[in-house]
Amino acid sequence: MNAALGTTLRFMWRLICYRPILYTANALFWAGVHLFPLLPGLVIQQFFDTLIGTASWSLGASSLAMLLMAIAVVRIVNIYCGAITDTIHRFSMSALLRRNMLQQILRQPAAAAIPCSPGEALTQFRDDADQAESAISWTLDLIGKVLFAAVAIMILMQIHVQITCFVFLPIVLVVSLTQMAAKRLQSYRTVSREATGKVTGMVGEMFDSVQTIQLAGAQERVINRFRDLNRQRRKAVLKDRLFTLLLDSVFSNIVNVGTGLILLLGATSMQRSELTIGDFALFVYYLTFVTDFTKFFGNFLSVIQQSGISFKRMNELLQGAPSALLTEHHPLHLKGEIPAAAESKNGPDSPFDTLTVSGLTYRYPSNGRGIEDISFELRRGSFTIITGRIGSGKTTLVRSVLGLLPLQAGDIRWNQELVTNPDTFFMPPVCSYTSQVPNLFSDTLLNNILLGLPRDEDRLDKAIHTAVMEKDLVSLELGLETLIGQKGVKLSGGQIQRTAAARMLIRETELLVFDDLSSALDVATEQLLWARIRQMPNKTCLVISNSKAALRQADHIIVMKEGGIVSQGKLSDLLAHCAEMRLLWNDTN
Ligand SMILES: Nc1ncnc2c1ncn2[C@@H]1O[C@H](COP(=O)(O)OP(=O)(O)OP(=O)(O)O)[C@@H](O)[C@H]1O
Repeated sequence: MNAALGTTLRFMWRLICYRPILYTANALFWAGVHLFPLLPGLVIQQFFDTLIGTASWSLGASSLAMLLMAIAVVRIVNIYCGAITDTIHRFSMSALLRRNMLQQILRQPAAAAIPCSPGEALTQFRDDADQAESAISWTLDLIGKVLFAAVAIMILMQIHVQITCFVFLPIVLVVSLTQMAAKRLQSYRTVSREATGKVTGMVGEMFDSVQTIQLAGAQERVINRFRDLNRQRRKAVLKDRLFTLLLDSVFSNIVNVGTGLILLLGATSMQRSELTIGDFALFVYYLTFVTDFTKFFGNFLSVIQQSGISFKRMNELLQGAPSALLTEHHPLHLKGEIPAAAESKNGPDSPFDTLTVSGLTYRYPSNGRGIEDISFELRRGSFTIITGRIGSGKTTLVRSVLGLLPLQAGDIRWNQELVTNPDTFFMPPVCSYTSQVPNLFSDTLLNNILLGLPRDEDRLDKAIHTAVMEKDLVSLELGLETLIGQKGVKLSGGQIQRTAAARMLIRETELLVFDDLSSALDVATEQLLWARIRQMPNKTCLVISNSKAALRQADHIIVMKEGGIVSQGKLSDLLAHCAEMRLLWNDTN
């Protein structure tokens, strides 16, 4: 067994162990579903033997119909129960995988939460988890089909060993070989799809560039190229079609070939009374199922292979955490009340006094850019601005302090105490933060501000007033109940930023961190906003901004350039001594 297959089977085993009783019940039901077809074969055998008077127990036409009906009813009930257990079982397994992936993502620093695009991550959540549950579900069918094939072969062997061996062995062999050849079909199909894609792509390009082709007098060359691509496509598609039809004809005719073989081999046995008509009927009846099993087995192997790829992809979302986390067993709370979320105990014991950042470094793994050796201190009630040119590292600095990017070097101290988990520490009630592009949701303005907090009129009014939103509420048709559309499309840029500010302010945190909050505000509104924020008692602000309205409010300014601090201090001192500050001041409004 190769290592990849071993890993896939281990993953599958851990998933199976997650709901062992459900899996066993499911296995029993599906074994029943697959074994039931043995009975109609035996009943039909008796019926034919009754007709020629060789039956061990006699079976008339009406008894036959009733027996077959009874078997069908029991099988339907069996399938119904199997479908219920299978659905619950499948859902539990994929839900566990999704839960574990989500937990791991939430444990990552927010700005580096997923290593791929959101679209790819969604595919891993949806398709890869589905693929994994399918693989487990297929193991149940495998058990049932193996049992059927084993029992059927045993019954047939007891009737006639030679016919069983001479008919079933070659058929199983042919179907297995055909199944293996189907792998080659996949490569033919890929080549044919690529060739077709190239042709349609070229048609599109030609239509887009008719004028250019004419102007360049390139008609001849373009048509030759088009013919060339079509020739390649014709060859690839022909191979694909021929091979597909060949395999289809093997699969669809194999049962007929088998029946013919049984007839040929059975004729002399029947003459010698070694084989009855009923036995012949039984052979033909079981033939389809055994052939079907062989085909199923080939498909099962490719499902396992695909599941291996899915597990690997889901593992990538764990970003280096032990792969066992993916299948770690946890309750899913699918029934009854959902338990309340545990209160996060991230609040410090003593009131805020200082935040000290020393030697903070973060380099983006993709390009080595970022910030290097940053140190500064925030005092309670101060208003500190980080300023600098585009790309100087302001956002990276703030994100590193707040734990949205992983700490690579340096330390962060709150009241001189080391903050070991900044990502969970810098949350309300300690800190609130608005990124450069605030995230608003397609809901009412009110719900976007509260974002889960209980409504408290006093706090709400204060937050709206400080965020300078009182006039907007009058102008919006439904005030706070206005639906703001996806990402707040129905609001202006300034309204989006002030909604995000109100959302922060209502949380009444010790520390407020704004990343370029005022970029869409007019000067008067911005001045009012900073003035109102400054009037809030004992609030400490860390603000990324280049605007004069903000800089004028600052007690302390940190000037950044190329990922480092070039100078820090009061505005008047910086304007006197720091060339970079003067440059920024002269460049901004
Ligand atoms: N996700 C990222 N991956 C790789 N490099 C990045 C990433 N984000 C930023 N950078 C690089 O890191 C450096 C600092 O970027 P950062 O966004 O912190 O600067 P900034 O001063 O906040 O810029 P702006 O004023 O445009 O917001 C830049 O060189 C930028 O190109």
